[in-house]
Amino acid sequence: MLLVKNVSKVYDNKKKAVDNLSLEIKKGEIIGFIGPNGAGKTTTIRMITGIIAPTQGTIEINGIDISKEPVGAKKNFTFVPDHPTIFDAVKGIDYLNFIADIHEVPIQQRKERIERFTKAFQIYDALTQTINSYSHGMKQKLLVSGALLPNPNLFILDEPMVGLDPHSAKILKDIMRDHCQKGGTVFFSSHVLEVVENLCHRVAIIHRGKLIACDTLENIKKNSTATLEEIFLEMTKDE
Ligand SMILES: Nc1ncnc2c1ncn2[C@@H]1O[C@H](COP(=O)(O)OP(=O)(O)OP(=O)(O)O)[C@@H](O)[C@H]1O
Repeated sequence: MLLVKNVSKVYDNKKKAVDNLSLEIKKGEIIGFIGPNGAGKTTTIRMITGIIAPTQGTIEINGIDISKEPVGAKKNFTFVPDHPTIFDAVKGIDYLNFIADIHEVPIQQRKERIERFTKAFQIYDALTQTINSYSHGMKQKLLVSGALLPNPNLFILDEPMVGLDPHSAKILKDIMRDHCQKGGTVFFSSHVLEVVENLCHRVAIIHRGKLIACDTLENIKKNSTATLEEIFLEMTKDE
C-alpha cells in the first residue's frame, strides 16, 4: 500500500532531516511512527503526502509514484496534519460537504458517514455552527471526520491524539482499528507510546533522520519484559 524507497530530505542544502529511509506498509496494517522531537517524522509524512519533494528516493502509494502522478496517488489516501489550518468562517457541515464533493462521495454515503463519525465524536450538534466557535479538540475531530469521509485506502495522521480528550482518543483508536479490519491501512505519528503499543501491528522508530527499527512490538522487544517506552528511551538516548 505504501512503499518508501531510500528517501532523504536535505533542507537548505545543509540540514539532512531524513536520511535514506525505506519503509513498506501492507494493506490492513496500523503502523505507529515514533521518534524524539526533530527526528524527522513530520518531514517524512510531508514527503509521503506529496507536500514536499524528497531530495532523493521514491514514494509509491498503491503502486503509484507520488512525484510522477500526484493526483492519482492522492486519490488513495487522506491526511490529517499536525498543525491544521481550517476555514474558520464556514460551518462544520459545509466543510464536510466540501471535502465530500472533492472526493465525489455519493450523497447517501456521505450522509451516513458524516452522522456516524460526528455523532461518535460528539460534534454532530455543532455542525451548523461556524468553525471559529469550535475548541481545538472539536476542530481536530472535524478534520478527522472529513479525512475519513472518502473511506481512504490509506489514512495518514500526524500526531492525531494531540488535543483529544480520553473519550475522543478512544473513539479515534476504535475508528483506526475498524478501518484496518475492513482492509484499510493507517500510518500515524505519535509521542503517546501507550497508544502505539496498544494499537499498532508494527512500530517504526526514527532517530536523527534514520529509521532505526520497523517491526512488530514482540520483535522489537526481543523477549524482554521492557515497555515500548523503556525500549524507545534506550534506542534513542544521546551517547
Ligand atoms: N522547513 C524546514 N526548513 C529547515 N529545517 C527544517 C524544516 N522543517 C523541519 N526542519 C528540521 O528538520 C528536522 C526534522 O524536523 P521534523 O519536523 O520532521 O521532526 P519531527 O520528528 O516531526 O519533530 P517533532 O516531534 O518535534 O514534531 C529538525 O531538525 C527540524 O528543525
